[in-house]
Amino acid sequence: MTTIQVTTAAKSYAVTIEAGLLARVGTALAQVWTPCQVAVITDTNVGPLYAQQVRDRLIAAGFRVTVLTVPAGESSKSWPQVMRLIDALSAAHLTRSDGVLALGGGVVGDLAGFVAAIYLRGIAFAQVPTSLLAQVDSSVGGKTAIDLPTGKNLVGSFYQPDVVLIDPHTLTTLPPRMLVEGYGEIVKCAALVGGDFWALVQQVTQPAAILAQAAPLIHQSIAFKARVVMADEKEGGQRQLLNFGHTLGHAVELWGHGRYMHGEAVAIGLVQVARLFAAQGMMPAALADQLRDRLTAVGLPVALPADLTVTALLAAMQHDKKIHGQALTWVYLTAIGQPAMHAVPLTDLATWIAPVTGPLQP
Ligand SMILES: NC(=O)c1ccc[n+]([C@@H]2O[C@H](COP(=O)([O-])OP(=O)(O)OC[C@H]3O[C@@H](n4cnc5c(N)ncnc54)[C@H](O)[C@@H]3O)[C@@H](O)[C@H]2O)c1
Ligand SMILES: O=C(O)C(=O)C[C@@H](O)[C@H](O)[C@H](O)COP(=O)(O)O
Ligand SMILES: [Zn+2]
Repeated sequence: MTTIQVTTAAKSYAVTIEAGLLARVGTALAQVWTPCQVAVITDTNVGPLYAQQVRDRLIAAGFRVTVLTVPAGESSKSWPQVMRLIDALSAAHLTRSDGVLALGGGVVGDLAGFVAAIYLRGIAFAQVPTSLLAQVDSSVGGKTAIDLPTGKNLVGSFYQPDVVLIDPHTLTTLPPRMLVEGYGEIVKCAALVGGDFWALVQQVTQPAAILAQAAPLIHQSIAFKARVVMADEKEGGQRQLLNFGHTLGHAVELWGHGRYMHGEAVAIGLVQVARLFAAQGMMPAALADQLRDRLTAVGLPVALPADLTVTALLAAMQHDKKIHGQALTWVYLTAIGQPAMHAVPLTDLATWIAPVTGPLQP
């Protein structure tokens, strides 16, 4: 069992990583919440696997429980699901003494966190992430959001959880594609950090190694993310580094309408941004190859889809939250473990990305 403490201006909370933790989720939650009503928000894949166990353990620890289920998938990060959940919380008479527990992947965590943030102007929130991506990234740091047709995560809040309970055993039921996509965010973190973390991902030469190394990979990723979030909770500066690979990645994910999972789109974004900066002479070309090798070793995609057009890509980038004034800030590396940022005027964007979009249709 390991615990990482995250302290921000808003809150100080523990992230506990422990195999089998789900079996004592009730007593673990009772250490931070007094007995109350808990709305467990889950999805149609995770609910049938884990909701009953979580419900029983919470009831045994003195909580009253309502389970609310949303359809699995990115399309649930939407206004209709927010409204449905808010109505359900109200119908169940949740008060400001009660709480929301997210049981699922990043979709459930982002959605449930947003609902917890706005219901009654904010009620208690706990994260029990069950996908690799959620265990290494989305459950920590307080970004909650839903999507708009114009862009990913365009409506949301910074709303830190009271506790994050990570049970790596839940990864044993995760379909292989979902395990691999979560690894995209791990490579992002390891490339930003370098050192022992980068050495660890170099040992992952096939998908099976992700599960075998899950505990240290989760620990390294969360320890890094916690440091960044504690230094810059609201993304005024260095938190933008966590968006490495996301400018192109979010655009590809949005354009694909479900074709790519988040971590897959990030993998494409990481390699393509590296190629972009290498073409500008700002990043060694070998770094792009190193990222490509780490990602393709587990079968992640790294190429821009051939049917993506330059016009569509540019359109999908227009709502990136790293646009300040008339410029878009890109994250890149000068070496493994040496991240940097570079602002490009929006008027120059089409020319700027031409080195990687050249083969695409206009
Ligand atoms: N808030 C943040 O800081 C942050 C960080 C990274 C990503 N995100 C967001 O997270 C989302 C992606 O999260 P994700 O990749 O976890 O997707 P997801 O939540 O859709 O989960 C992936 C799939 O795995 C299933 N699943 C989850 N856990 C399972 C388990 N233990 N066993 C069987 N099936 C399981 C889900 O039902 C789903 O079908 C995106 O919306 C992305 O924007 C947010
Ligand atoms: O926590 C962060 O900060 C991140 O940027 C982590 C990202 O991996 C994650 O995809 C996040 O949701 C992106 O946020 P956004 O602000 O670019 O929508
Ligand atoms: Zn991400």
